[in-house]
Amino acid sequence: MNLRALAAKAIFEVLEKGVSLSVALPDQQKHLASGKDKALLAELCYGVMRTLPQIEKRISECLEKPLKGKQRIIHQLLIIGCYQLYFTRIPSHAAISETAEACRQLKFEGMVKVVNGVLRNIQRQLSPLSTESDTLSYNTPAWLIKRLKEAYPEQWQEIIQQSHERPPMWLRNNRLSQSRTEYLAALAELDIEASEGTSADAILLAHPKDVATLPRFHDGAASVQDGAAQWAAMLLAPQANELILDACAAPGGKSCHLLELEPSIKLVAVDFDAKRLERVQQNLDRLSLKAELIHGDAANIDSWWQGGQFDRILLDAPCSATGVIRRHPDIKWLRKNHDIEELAGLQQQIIDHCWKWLKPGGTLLYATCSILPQENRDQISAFLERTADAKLDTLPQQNSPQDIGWQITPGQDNMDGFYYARLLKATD
Ligand SMILES: C[S@@+](CC[C@H](N)C(=O)[O-])C[C@H]1O[C@@H](n2cnc3c(N)ncnc32)[C@H](O)[C@@H]1O
Repeated sequence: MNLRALAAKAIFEVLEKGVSLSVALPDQQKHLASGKDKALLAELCYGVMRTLPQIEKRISECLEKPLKGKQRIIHQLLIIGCYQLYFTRIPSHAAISETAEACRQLKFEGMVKVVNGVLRNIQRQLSPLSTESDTLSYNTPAWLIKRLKEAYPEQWQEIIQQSHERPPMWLRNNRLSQSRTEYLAALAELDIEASEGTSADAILLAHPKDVATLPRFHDGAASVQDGAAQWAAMLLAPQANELILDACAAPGGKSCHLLELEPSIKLVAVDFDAKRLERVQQNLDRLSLKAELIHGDAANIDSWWQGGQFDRILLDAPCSATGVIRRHPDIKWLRKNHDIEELAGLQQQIIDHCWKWLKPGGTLLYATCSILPQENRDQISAFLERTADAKLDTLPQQNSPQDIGWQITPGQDNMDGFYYARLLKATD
């Protein structure tokens, strides 16, 4: 199967059907045998997502009229072709001939001439890509730029630049298996360069690695988890024998970390998405951990829980994921401006309901991988205003003691963008 044809199909799924790249890409990768080809397919798809507006603009300049209807797949193929010419070291003759061959494989024989013509035209000039608007300069949708400018008047350009970087790979040492120092030594023995992150189990790899090459990974010695996400379990700080709810648990990274920190807890891990919940079980199995998994709605705990209130609740809320664009650049094109208010409404419903299920004296940690105040600081300030028995616990990590919660921006200490607010419930 032609790799460019597979890339066009994956991009088509994302841009025309709204499927996330983390689903669309593996669907196409399975048609390739070699790891090298799979990596090239990923590089083309991720690269296109990072640079889309400029590439689309360049293509539109070369086409007499836009490709519509069934021909949209050829539009995606041209995107792949153009990306190769501008952003990869693939020799241009190979990029063009492979892309034309993909056009044949996609059964658009009649369009091969157009594909060849457009790509040759682009290759002859390779004129600088347009920067005539903010969207083109920053390869980011206008609505998101506007929101970032408002929230980070000094820092928005740096945030966008960081969101285009290739993210580092982080590991979470499994402290039940060995100490972090021991795992770092095991990595060093294999010449895998790594360093300690700021939270207690975090390890930052100097270069991403296939997990199969990491010491005893499949036996559960470590997990892949960004440094920012590893703060969740640390900040919730589970204590022996407590009853803990992970209200939005899938795929289970934070659930597993909670159990590694305090194996005596009774952990109830809930998610709305049954398919994603299966991944929580797989992660628990690899690490030989146990939790009660429930397919349910965190905004309607009464419908699936007959037990008592929880000592601690982790609410890793559904969010815009604007803090993790460097890992999932398709988010820029899948999310829409109006999603932010809708998500904020959903987060409000979930936090209010979870609060009722927290014991007096209990702790709720609210977390998102968003960098937008509507989902973070503003959400928590409104919650505190309407909730008499809630108090914000200042975190030592906060940028300033006056801040409402801890906002991590993308790239800060090499971490993803994330937000944490720790809330304490008054005792009766
Ligand atoms: C940010 S992800 C959670 C990541 C997870 N905590 C981890 O560390 O692996 C948010 C999750 O919330 C789930 N979700 C969305 N709405 C929900 C609801 N009303 N009740 C429970 N889970 C929900 C989504 O299916 C998604 O898996």
